[in-house]
Amino acid sequence: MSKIVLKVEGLHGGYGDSEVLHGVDLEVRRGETLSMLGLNGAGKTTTLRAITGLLKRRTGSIRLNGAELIGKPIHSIARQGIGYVPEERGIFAALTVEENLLLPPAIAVGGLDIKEIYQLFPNLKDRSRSAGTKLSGGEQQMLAIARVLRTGAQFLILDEPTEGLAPVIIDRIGDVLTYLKERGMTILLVEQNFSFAQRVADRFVVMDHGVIADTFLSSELGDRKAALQAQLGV
Ligand SMILES: Nc1ncnc2c1ncn2[C@@H]1O[C@H](COP(=O)(O)OP(=O)(O)OP(=O)(O)O)[C@@H](O)[C@H]1O
Repeated sequence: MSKIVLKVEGLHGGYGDSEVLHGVDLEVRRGETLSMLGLNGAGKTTTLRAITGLLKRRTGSIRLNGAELIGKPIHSIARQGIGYVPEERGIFAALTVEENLLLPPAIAVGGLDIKEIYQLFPNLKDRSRSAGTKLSGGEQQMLAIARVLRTGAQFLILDEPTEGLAPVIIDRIGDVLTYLKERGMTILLVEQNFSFAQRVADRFVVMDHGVIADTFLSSELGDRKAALQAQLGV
């Protein structure tokens, strides 16, 4: 069995007085793509924010390549090789595409250089001098993914990367994730688009009321699809 990159155990956390995560247990193995499903409000984004350190109130254990993250400051977490692409994408509107790409510092060897990034995302090359504000939703999503690939992160965390995008762009993002999987990248994503998730994921977990309620292999999705669609309303 391949090595465990991320192991989350008994993770609790929330905002103010409201407890959102009630003991999340989760693991992601090296080279695996794990997709997280769940109803709106189940705690998926909060789990990703807890892993990346953006959620301040969290207890339990989050080990990345064996090292405990709880209690560590957020900048040291980024340096440990997590590339986080949040739902809101975080593109700097006043900067050009290329400036956005060059902004995050490299944290490890093995990142893509600008030439490789433009080969993977030719439309970003065409738009390299455009301001962040001028980009379509699909271009912003591609830029947000491209930006973390430069850093050398080998573990990507993506929050709903296809949300609100046209089918042709979703296909393109699927091509990119397939390419990254082939390069050995480990990926954790939250995704409600079943056909996209089935294309890229090796395994699924279902989050419900702040815990992981179920886990199954991608090959089992076909048999479970109808029940899950009814459960999740997608
Ligand atoms: N910044 C915040 N302050 C207070 N409560 C929050 C905050 N962000 C999320 N919540 C609450 O935490 C709960 C879980 O939200 P979360 O965003 O993790 O759910 P989700 O499973 O990602 O769903 P969605 O698909 O709607 O994003 C919800 O009840 C939400 O209202």
